[in-house]
Amino acid sequence: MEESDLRNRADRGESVPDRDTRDSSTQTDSKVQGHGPRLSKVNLFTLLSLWMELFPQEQPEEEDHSQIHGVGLVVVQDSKVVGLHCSGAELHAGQAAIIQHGTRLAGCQLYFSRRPCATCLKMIINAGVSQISFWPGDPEVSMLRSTSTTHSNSHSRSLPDCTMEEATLDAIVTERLKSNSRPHICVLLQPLAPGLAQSVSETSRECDFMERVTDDEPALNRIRHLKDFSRQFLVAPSQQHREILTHMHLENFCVEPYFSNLRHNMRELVEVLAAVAAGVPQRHHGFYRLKTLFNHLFGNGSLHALVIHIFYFFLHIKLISLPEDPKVGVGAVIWAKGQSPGFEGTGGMYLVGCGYNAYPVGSKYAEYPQMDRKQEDRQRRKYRYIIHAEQNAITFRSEQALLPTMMFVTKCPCDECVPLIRGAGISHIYTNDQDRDKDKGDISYLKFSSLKDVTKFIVKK
Ligand SMILES: Nc1ccn([C@@H]2O[C@H](COP(=O)(O)OP(=O)(O)OP(=O)(O)O)[C@@H](O)[C@H]2O)c(=O)n1
Repeated sequence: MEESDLRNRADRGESVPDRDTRDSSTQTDSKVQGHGPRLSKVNLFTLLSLWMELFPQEQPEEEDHSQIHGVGLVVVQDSKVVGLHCSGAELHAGQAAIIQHGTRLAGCQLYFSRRPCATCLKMIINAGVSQISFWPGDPEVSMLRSTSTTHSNSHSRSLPDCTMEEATLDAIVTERLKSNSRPHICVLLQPLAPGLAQSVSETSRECDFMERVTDDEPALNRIRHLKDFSRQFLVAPSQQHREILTHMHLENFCVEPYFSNLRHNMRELVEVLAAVAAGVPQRHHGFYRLKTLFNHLFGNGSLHALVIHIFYFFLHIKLISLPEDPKVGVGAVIWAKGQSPGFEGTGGMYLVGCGYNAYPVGSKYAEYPQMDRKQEDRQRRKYRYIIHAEQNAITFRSEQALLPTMMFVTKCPCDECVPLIRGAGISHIYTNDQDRDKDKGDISYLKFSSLKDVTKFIVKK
């Protein structure tokens, strides 16, 4: 592709395959010793948005003949996830984000599982977001006509022609909003590193914690999820997909080889999603079942399973291309109970913060010591440099949440983190007992057992 073409496309706010990928990707070189291929942040956020689209609804909805798809949304600020939303019974994901974040959306990047409808788009543009990216499948106002493409678990049903008119109108309005707005509105899928999907699957099997909570056979599960997710997120007939992309004014993607590349990237990401989902013990669950939320908060199996969904992404945190602990990946997620139960389809629960263990923000690969305690030179050991998952989650949490808040962490909190957890007012903690009560010299796990005033849920090793 000519340089001038690339520039024109970029000026029009459209994704430029390959070049966009190179510019915005921070994918680590997979040849670096000791590291597998990494998932780029763009792809991770896109996957999270698809994941959020599957978030259970507050109540099983009545048969809905509208053409509105449920949408998942991830709000990112300075490379950090600051909000996870999905469409609920009353509000679209974009509207829920406006309600929750308001003007704090200014400067954020939003990742949608579908192109948002005009109503949401105008509000989020108005809030001053810096970038909106969406999955280039069937948009929020569905363009699918055929009864044979009815999506399971989706709000979309076969559409009478009048609703197609609405969809077309919505497409025109969103395109105009897109062209007139300052935020960059685009498709940002990036190719995966070779073998990444496989690596995710293997990692999930090797993980002690997940092996203990899942009874299902991951390989079978994976195929089942792959079928479900493909039905949900991919437009199977290529001709229909071209038509949809054209309606979304993404006609540049309709020409070869971009069309094939796009579909290939989409399929690969759905495969990653299926591989991750294969480790999750149950799929149909959610906050909405927690009628006695305060009494049973975080003691309910369905809630646990739900949080595992989110948490599971952070188990694979080492897939993100940032400098991190060379040996162990730990993820922590903090959820809180909001004031308006059910308002956004997440039963009033919302993401307060998340973090993973990494060298300090801004540090470069291998800038700090990387040895572990089995290596001799103590001065060159990593322990004094790494910010722990809980420390990052607490430091960068989006707001001082009202109690109760729950922390989900993939490794028993160490003695450095226990006082922080208490001080931050975490009321419930879900973790495993890996290394619990151990003193490993450079790092010890002795304080957690005596941590008081925090309800603990511990998966035994
Ligand atoms: N609650 C915790 C516990 C540990 N870590 C991370 O895990 C590392 C320590 O892991 P650990 O398994 O205790 O030590 P290693 O030397 O990495 O492995 P091992 O001694 O088990 O071989 C810390 O540096 C930190 O990166 C964390 O983020 N949060």
